[in-house]
Amino acid sequence: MAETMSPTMERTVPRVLMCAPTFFEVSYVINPWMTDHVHNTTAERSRRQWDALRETVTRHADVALEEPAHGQPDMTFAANAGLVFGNTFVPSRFRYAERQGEEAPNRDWFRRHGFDIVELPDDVFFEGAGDGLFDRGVSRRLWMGYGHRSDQAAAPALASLLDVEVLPLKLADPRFYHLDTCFCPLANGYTLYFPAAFDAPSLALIEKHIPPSHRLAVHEHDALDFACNAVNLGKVVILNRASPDLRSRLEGAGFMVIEVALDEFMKSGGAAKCLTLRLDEVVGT
Ligand SMILES: NC(=O)NCCC[C@H](N)C(=O)O
Repeated sequence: MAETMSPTMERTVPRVLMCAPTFFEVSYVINPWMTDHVHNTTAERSRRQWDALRETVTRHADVALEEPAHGQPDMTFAANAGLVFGNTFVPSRFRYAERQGEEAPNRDWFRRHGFDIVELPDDVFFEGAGDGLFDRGVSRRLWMGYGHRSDQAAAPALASLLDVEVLPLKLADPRFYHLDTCFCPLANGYTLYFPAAFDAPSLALIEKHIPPSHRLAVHEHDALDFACNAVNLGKVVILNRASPDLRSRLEGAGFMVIEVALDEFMKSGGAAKCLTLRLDEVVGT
C-alpha cells in the first residue's frame, strides 16, 4: 500500500526527491573531488547549504524527503538512488562497496511509495540518475554515461527494461565521473555540456542529435564549478554557480538562473542536480 502520493502524473508541478545530509561527510575517496577533503566538511555548513537548495527547489516543485541512513554519508545525493521513468523505478547497483548500503533503503522507499521496481542484472553497475538523463526535447530518449561508475552493458539492459532509446556516452575525464557532472538536458531540447569530458565518438553522438542552436557548451571553469550539475524545473535552472557569460547564454535561451552555493557538497563530487531526483519523469510516446 502506497504511503503518500501516487506516482501517476495528474499534476503539472514537478516532483523531486531529496535526502537530508544528516550523515553527510567525506569519509572515503571514490572520486578525485574527495581526495583532499576527507573529514574536511562541517555538518552545520552542509545543512545550511542543503536547506537553501531545498527551499529554492520547493518554490518550483513539490519536494519529498527520504530518510537518510546512518553510515551512508553519500545518500544525500538522491540522484544516485536509481532511475525513475513514469511509475517504474530502476534501483542503482553501485560500483563501490562504500555506497552499496544505500541500495536497500532506496528500494524500500520507492516500494513504499507505490513505484514498480524493475531490476537490472546483478552483474551490471549503474548509478541511477547520476548516469541516466532523459532528454527533455525528445521523449523516450535516455542519455547514459559510462566508463567510471556505470557499465556500458547497462545501456542495452535499460533500453529493453524501459522500452526507450538509450544513447551511451563514454566519460573520458575522471573529474566528470557521472554524466550529470558534465551534461544536462534542459527544457525545449537545450543541453548544457562540457565537451572535453567525453571521448570523440560520444561528442559526435551529442553533436549528431542536438542541433548547434540548442547546444550550450560550457568552458572548463564553469564545468569545475558544477554548472552542468543543474536542476531544471520549467524555465528555472538552479546551479552552484554560473559565469556571467554562461548566465547570459542561459537567459538568452529563455531560462532563469538561480545560484545556490553548494561548495560543501562539491568536496564530495556533487552539487545541485545530484542532491535531487525527479520523481515525475514523463513517459512520452
Ligand atoms: N554526481 C552525482 O550524481 N552524485 C554525486 C556523488 C558523490 C559521491 N561522493 C560519489 O562519489 O559517489
